[in-house]
Order: sequence, then structure tokens, then C-alpha cells
Amino acid sequence: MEKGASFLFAGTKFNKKKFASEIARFKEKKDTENKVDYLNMFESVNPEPEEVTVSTKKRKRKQAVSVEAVEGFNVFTSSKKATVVNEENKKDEEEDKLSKEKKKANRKMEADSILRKKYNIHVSGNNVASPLKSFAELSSVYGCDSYLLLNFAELGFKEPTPIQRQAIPVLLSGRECFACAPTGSGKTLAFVSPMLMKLKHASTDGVRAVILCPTRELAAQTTRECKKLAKGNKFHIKLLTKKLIRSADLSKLPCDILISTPLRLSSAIKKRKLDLSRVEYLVLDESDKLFELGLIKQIDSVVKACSNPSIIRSLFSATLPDSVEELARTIMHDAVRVIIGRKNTACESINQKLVFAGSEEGKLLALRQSFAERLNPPVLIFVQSKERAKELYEELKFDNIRVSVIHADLSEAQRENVVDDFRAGKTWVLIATDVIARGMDFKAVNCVINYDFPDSAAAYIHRIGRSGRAGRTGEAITFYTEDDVPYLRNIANVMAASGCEVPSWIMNLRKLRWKKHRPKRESILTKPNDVKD
Ligand SMILES: Nc1ncnc2c1ncn2[C@@H]1O[C@H](COP(=O)(O)OP(=O)(O)OP(=O)(O)O)[C@@H](O)[C@H]1O
Repeated sequence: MEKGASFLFAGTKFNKKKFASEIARFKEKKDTENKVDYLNMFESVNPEPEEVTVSTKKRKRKQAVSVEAVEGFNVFTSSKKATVVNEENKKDEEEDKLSKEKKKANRKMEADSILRKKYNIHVSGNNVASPLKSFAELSSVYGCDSYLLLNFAELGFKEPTPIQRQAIPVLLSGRECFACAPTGSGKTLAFVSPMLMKLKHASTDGVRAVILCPTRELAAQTTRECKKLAKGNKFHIKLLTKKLIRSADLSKLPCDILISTPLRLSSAIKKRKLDLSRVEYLVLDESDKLFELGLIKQIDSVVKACSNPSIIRSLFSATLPDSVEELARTIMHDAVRVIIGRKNTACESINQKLVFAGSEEGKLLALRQSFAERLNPPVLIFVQSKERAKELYEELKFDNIRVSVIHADLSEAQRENVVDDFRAGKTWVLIATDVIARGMDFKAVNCVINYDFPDSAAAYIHRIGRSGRAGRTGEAITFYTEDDVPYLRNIANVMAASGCEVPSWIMNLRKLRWKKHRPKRESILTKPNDVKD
């Protein structure tokens, strides 16, 4: 049979030349009819619903293209159509991809918010990185070197604490950060680990990261913690001491991480001993303390000296007043705010009590009585001045308890020894001023006694936070006299917010705007100072 001839005419001789024009007309009509029929049929059999998923649409278009290709009529029309359909397919694929991405993003957002709810993590800011499910994610998601995870394991850290879950990914994602989390909740690791991860290896390119701490003791402790976490990597981690400033040409000193108090660092900057223009990370630990009036100039000079435009700054504290946040925002870019639990509250694992002692003499009696009944060392006692610290030490040193004292009149070495002895359990009771109220991590302090009423709610939170650390329980006893009653309500609010019982009469007191409360108190000494035993 001749190619293209109809089956009906098989065996019949047909003069095609003679009937050429009719054939052409007939064929043309038939083509169109066929096509219309086919399309009509397709539309009626498969009416497209108003809302169809992108993939069903695509399938239909694919079917349409394949049927047209089999029919083989009008090559130009169908190839043009195929191009249009191909473009539509491409668009569909893109839409498909976008919708999948959107769904994935929604699922991620849901999972993030479930995790945040579980750990009482509150964040504000755009595109905040997901909280960590485990430390293992540091390696699977962020490519963390194995030494760091080994160090966590060696230190017995199995799970990240809530602040670590959120602040670490925020910092690793290159964002600046305000972080407020309870005392003893692992903030140090939360800012040191991302720093170590980002710095990757030791270098001799000058200072690359700076951590500022309000006191020498805290700076020394943070240096030790940094070194423990960096074990296995050869980072140069330096505590800025007077000796170091005197002895070394700091500009040539290999130093990846420099830890200092603001005063020491700003004086080294002033003497042009230090170049901080390459600093990539700046952490202000106990940031609200650093932003207090006395330190603000020094902080300002450090912030200015860290002039690298891509620097990442972060602020960490257990207390973060709005005024400090406002001030800090002026120097930070697009910072993420991470709050664990409620801002400015005490650690919930501390059992807090208020004790009316009547007078100064009453306080000493109450203290001796409580030690006679039950002394559960280590115990930390806070007083409001170094003079009072010395007086209380004089009273207690012959009481057959291993007591020691720390205040600003001791030399750096003496202070270090006192802290070491207390850590080692050689002393049971340590009398202190607020110099060690912040950040100091004495592992298992069982009880904090506020012998003198604290001068602010923040001071209260930090003082009692020396116990009940890393999930342990602790006890806090606050003595008060008539002089302190007007300020009781402020402390009672902190107690109530962390779930402690407070007598209703205290909650009914008028709330005072807190001024620094350091009333002049009668001497603690029961004997004149010059009478030697
Ligand atoms: N993931 C973890 N698991 C268990 N313990 C941890 C973990 N991270 C840190 N710690 C331990 O918790 C204790 C408190 O940590 P850290 O001193 O960093 O607290 P902090 O939040 O800075 O407290 P503060 O507000 O008083 O300065 C330390 O002894 C530390 O070793």
C-alpha cells in the first residue's frame, strides 16, 4: 500500500493528480477536525479543576504533549506548542520547588519553636538560626572539629544547656547577639565554643578575639575555661595581666584570644601597646556591669579600638536591664536577642529565704546560731564593703570554722590564693564583697548568705547565683534589718518570680524605685578593733 493512503481505498487505483485540490481541501479540514475533536475530547474527559496541584497540571501537560507528538499533524504548530508547554513545565517545576522549600521552611520553623518552647528559649530578630538539638549537630551542621566535642565529653557535658542551644548557632551564623540566661547556666561555653570554631586554628596574626570581664578573678576563671575547651588545639589564649603588659611587646605576641578587664585593656590601648584592629569577635561578659557608669569610658575605648568592620559582638549576662540593651543596640548590627526563661530572674534551683535579724548584733547571733545548728560548707557570705568584710572575718576567725576573706585590699596573688583554697575545700566559709558576686563558678556552694542586704536586685541575683549552678540545688539566706525593709519588696519580687514563697505582708509593701542601697551600718565588731586576742 502506498504510504499515506487510506485503508478504505486499498486495492483501488486512484488518480491523485486529478483530485489533488480536493485531497488537499479534504485533508486540511480533516486535520482541523481531528485536532479540535482531540482537544475537545481531552478537555471534556479531563476537566481541569479550579485548583489543581502543580504536579497534576504538569502531568496533564506532559500527556498533551505526548498525544500531539503521536498524531504528528502540523509539525510547526505542535513544536511551538511544545515550547510553550515546556516553558510552563519549567515554571511549574520552579513553583513546585518553591512550594517544597516553603513547606520545608515551615516544618523547620515549627520544629524550632517546639524546641524553643521546651527549653524556655525566647528569641527576637530576623532569620534566627535553629536551636541545637544536641552537641552532635555542631559537627553535622557546622563542621565542628572533633577536639571540641571530645573536650565537652571529657568535661562531662552531655547536652547543651538552653542558652548554649540557641546562642551558639546564632553566633556561628555570623550574627551579633544579646544573651540573658540565669546564673550558672553555661554562658561561658556558649560564647567560647563558637569563637573557637570560627577561629579554627592558632595564628600569629595578632589579637583575633577579645573577652571582657568586669573583675580580675572572673577574667582568670574565663581564661582557664577557654583553655580547657580549646585543649587539643594550639590556640594562644592569654590573660592580660600587669606583668604581661610590662614584659612583652604585645604587638608581636601571638594571641588568638585575649581576656581582660576593661581597665587593663583600655590602659594597654592607651599606651599603644596593643593593636585590636583585626579582632573578629568581641564578647562583653556580665555586660550590664560593664555598661555601668564607672566602666563605660573604658568599654568605649575598647569598642573603638576593635575597628574591624566585620567584627561580631555579643553581650552575655544573667541580668540585662532595658537601659543597657538600648545603649548596646547603638553599637550592634542586626543583633539577635536570646532570653532564657524570664529576663532578670534568679536561678530556680535555689531555695531563697528572708530572715529578720533586727540589728547588726542580731545578724552575728543569727549567723553563729545557724552555723552551730548546721554548717553545710562551702558557704559564701556577702557583705557590703571591704571594711565590713574584714570586721566579720575578725569575728569569725576564732570560731573553729575554716573561714577566709576576699576583698579589693588584697594583692592579686592573695586573692588568687583565697579563691583557690575555697575551690579546693581548704576553707569552708568565704566572706566576700561584691567583687566575686558575678560569674565566679565555685562548683558546689551549698549556701549563700547575704549578711548585708544587697544594693540592687541585680546584685541579689548574681550573689545568690554562686550556688545552685549547672542544675544543682542551692540555698540563699538574706538577713534584713529595719533599715532594709523599704527595699524588701524588690527582692521579694525576684523571689516570687523564681517560685519561692514570700510572706504576703512583704508583697503588699510599696514598691520603691531602687537607689543603690548601702545604708551606713553599725560596726560588726563586738570588741574594739585594737583589742588583740
Ligand atoms: N552543657 C553543660 N552541661 C553541664 N554542665 C555545664 C554545661 N555547660 C557548662 N557547664 C558547667 O556549668 C557551670 C556554670 O557555667 P558558667 O560559669 O558558664 O555559668 P554562667 O551562666 O556564666 O553563670 P554566671 O551568670 O554566674 O556567670 C560550670 O561549672 C560549667 O562547667
